Amino acid sequence: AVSRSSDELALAHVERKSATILIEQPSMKQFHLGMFEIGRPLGKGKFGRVYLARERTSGFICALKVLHKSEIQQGRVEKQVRREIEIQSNLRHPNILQLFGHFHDNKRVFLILEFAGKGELYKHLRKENRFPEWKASQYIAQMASALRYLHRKHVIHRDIKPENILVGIHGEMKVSDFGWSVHAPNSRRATMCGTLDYLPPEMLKPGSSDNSYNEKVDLWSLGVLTYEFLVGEAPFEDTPVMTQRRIARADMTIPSFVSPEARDLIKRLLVLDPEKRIPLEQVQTHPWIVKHCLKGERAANREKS
Ligand SMILES: CCc1cccc(CC)c1NC(=O)n1cc2c(c1)/C(=N\C(=O)c1ccc(N3CCN(C)CC3)cc1)N=N2
Repeated sequence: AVSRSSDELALAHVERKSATILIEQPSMKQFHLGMFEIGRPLGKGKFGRVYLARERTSGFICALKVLHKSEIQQGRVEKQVRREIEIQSNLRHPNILQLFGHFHDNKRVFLILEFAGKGELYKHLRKENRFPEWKASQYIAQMASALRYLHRKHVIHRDIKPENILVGIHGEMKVSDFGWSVHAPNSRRATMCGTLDYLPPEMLKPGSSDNSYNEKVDLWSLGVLTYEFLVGEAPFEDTPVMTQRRIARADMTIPSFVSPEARDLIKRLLVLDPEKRIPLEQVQTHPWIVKHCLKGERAANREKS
């Protein structure tokens, strides 16, 4: 009972804060469930389900993510949900899934999210096994653009992996699930669950004296993502103990079918010392990225091929 009331208070606090924002920005409205026609379920995660939805008056298509307060409480993820709302609602970038608003009733919290028409990236990756270099390069260029935007706002995503990336109707990357993002610099307190594959070495050693880290953690994850797009599996994939050991040594082998340019970028991102990782500006001008980025006529040719 106590936690529920504190949870109610907490959400009321969020509501009040966003209410003040709403009042300041007359364009933002108070949302409620009756405003939406709910369509087919799009997916479900550990803490929620997402449905296709249409806002009745405007006909605007969106994705409605429903989180049950009881599950949020049990999973002790109120902080993450609040952070997801706070951070994601202030972000505007073509490769970041937009959060348009949120509301709650006595049992559930609702997030009004941008609809990503081509669904979950990891399903495309599993189906195609691995992406051709031109496609992987475009995806990584979009990810670098999204991360540059986040880092300029001192936001660290901390959980970049295929499962947290959606694909827009035009095949573009949409970074989502900011439940683990924080403002830099930061030292992690909440326990992590899920795959270790994407964790940078500096996040593996909580015992180390200075366990604060900065946005360079996303550069490591970008390197792991590049590898997985091209190879079809993560570079340090192994048993949990071995994965940690291999991450700590940056112990990976890059198959010979990976081009020399791609290999060069992966090796410049998967560097143990965070300060020595290639900065995002240099990712965007790296030969492997530039060589595949679409220019007018080449885009047209690719369309024909
Ligand atoms: C609650 C679900 C969840 C839990 C945790 C993390 C995340 C982010 C990835 C999510 N999803 C989330 O927040 N999501 C926010 C979203 C969203 C998910 C989404 N679209 C889809 O999930 C989707 C799935 C399949 C699809 N089709 C598959 C079959 N194809 C032939 C046609 C296209 C088309 C769209 N749009 N905004």
